[in-house]
Amino acid sequence: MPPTPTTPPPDAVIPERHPQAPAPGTRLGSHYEHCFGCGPQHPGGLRIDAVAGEGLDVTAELTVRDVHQGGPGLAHGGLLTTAMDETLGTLNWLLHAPAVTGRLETDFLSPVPVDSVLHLRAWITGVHGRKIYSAAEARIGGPDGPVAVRAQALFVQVKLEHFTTHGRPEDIEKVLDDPDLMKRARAFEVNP
Ligand SMILES: CCCCC/C=C\C/C=C\C/C=C\C/C=C\CCCC(=O)SCCNC(=O)CCNC(=O)[C@H](O)C(C)(C)COP(=O)(O)OP(=O)(O)OC[C@H]1O[C@@H](n2cnc3c(N)ncnc32)[C@H](O)[C@@H]1OP(=O)(O)O
Repeated sequence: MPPTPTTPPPDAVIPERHPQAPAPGTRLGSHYEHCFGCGPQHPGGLRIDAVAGEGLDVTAELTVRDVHQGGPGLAHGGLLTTAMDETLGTLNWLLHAPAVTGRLETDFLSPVPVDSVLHLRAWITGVHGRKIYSAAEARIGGPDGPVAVRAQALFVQVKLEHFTTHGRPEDIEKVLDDPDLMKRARAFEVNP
């Protein structure tokens, strides 16, 4: 595949896992309870709960449901892209670096029927300054099943002020008033 903006440059590095990264096998949980991708309070969200891998990688599972349809009985492509985005985003926990998606490229290799269990995996492919390069795949039929969706991403590291500056004020205030959530958010910046 030709290089794209999500291909790490030759001088990108593969960093160490952050010393305080969650141990391999740890469920990473949600970064924000109302997040469409992972929030447990979101009524129609995907509730992705990724598991930290041994290295700079994570795994997750998602069952495609009726409400995810695009074509009849088939998953919507945007929904699949969201699942990739969310899984890639959880790699933030392994670097302790809050980062947002700058670019996300998705290849849809085969249709995904409703009721399929997606076996998602994401891994870091390089870091260059604030730019975090990563890739992901979704397999169906099992963790070693055929790849149905593939993605490459460029996340850009941001300070927590990115959220406080740009988010709707009433939602930011609720987060700032929640000591548990702030502890979790700040954990990124304690030992950068
Ligand atoms: C206190 C409240 C806290 C509450 C939150 C709690 C916790 C949060 C913590 C962590 C989150 C954890 C997990 C998240 C998990 C999943 C969520 C899914 C992820 C998302 O769904 S997130 C939403 C969608 N996302 C956006 O909403 C981003 C909108 N956007 C921007 O906010 C800016 O656009 C930004 C910040 C991306 C860059 O802006 P910027 O001004 O900081 O930096 P700049 O523009 O200089 O880019 C720096 C270098 O990246 C290159 N670059 C940038 N964009 C590129 C592109 N598209 N293609 C190719 N290269 C690109 C430049 O070319 C330059 O490269 P170079 O350094 O080589 O020049």
